Amino acid sequence: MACKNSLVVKQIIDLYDQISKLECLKPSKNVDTLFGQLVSTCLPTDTNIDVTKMSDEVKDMRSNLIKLCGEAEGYLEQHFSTILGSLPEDQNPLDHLNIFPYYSNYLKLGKLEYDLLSQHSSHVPSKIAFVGSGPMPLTSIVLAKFHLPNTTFHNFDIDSHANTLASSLVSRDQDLSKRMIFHTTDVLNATEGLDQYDVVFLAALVGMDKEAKVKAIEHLEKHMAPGAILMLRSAHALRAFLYPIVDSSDLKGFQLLTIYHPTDDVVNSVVIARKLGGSTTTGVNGTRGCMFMPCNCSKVHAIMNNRCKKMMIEEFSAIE
Ligand SMILES: C[S@@+](CC[C@H](N)C(=O)[O-])C[C@H]1O[C@@H](n2cnc3c(N)ncnc32)[C@H](O)[C@@H]1O
Repeated sequence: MACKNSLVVKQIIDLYDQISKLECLKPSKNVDTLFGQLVSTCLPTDTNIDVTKMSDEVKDMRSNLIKLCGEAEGYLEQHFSTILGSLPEDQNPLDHLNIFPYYSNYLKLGKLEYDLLSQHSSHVPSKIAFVGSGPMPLTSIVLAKFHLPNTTFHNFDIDSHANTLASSLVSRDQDLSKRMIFHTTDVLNATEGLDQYDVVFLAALVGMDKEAKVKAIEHLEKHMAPGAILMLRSAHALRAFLYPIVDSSDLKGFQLLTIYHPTDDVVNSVVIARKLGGSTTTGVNGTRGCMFMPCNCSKVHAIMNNRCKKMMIEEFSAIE
């Protein structure tokens, strides 16, 4: 296994070397090919690779690669959102989302996140905030179109151009033009009103390194309503070369409910937590730490802790 692991890491390093030399990360045949190869190299989950235990050199490469992937993802969304937004007036861009190369991944990710949310929510959320929605706010669109027909989605993005493109994407849709609202702000400056959302999503690309991710989570913990759900995206195994990892220890002030690692072509892992302080969230023995609740999906690692010290780590097998 060690030999196989080192071979695949070498392949990723080779792809990084080629990607880091690219003049521009905007979609092109070469860029698309390299990132396509990178994603397929990182998809396998049958490895015991832990990126946090690699050499400093590989860790540095990973943090640069995550940033390059994020930049390329932004350009890809911008590219296709511009094409869709320039369709003839009688065409609804939302009827042509399948031109986006990763649209089917978002359909699967949206279904997965909806299913996990349903397992942990006692009611249908009336308002959801999506932080880091982008030029192609596909998560909000997929949830609004296929899973939550009566929910309003407030999409936050630091980039005003992303919001301009995203708004024109939904503007011709009778339904979503009324249920998709856009706010241009850095999440760290969003204070007012974050406590009005039943559910807050934090995009994988908000907080591209551990420090920035934790800062965003801490900010949300400060301003979300007690008992509200936080949905995050993480990464597992080789996929952690593409996206930042969210650990349970990053979720102070939250009750960790589920960590789900897909094994198909849905790249992101899904982390769902509930802000402490609501009626059902005092921990065992009254502790107010990051608490684990029984999971009923895939294997997860549960960390029970009393604020700073880990009391135990348990692995829960799936509860059917
Ligand atoms: C490319 S999108 C990916 C999300 C994807 N469209 C979805 O629907 O799941 C990620 C977005 O996060 C935004 N972003 C990054 N840091 C942010 C921050 N601190 N506050 C708000 N938005 C941020 C970027 O501008 C980018 O448009």
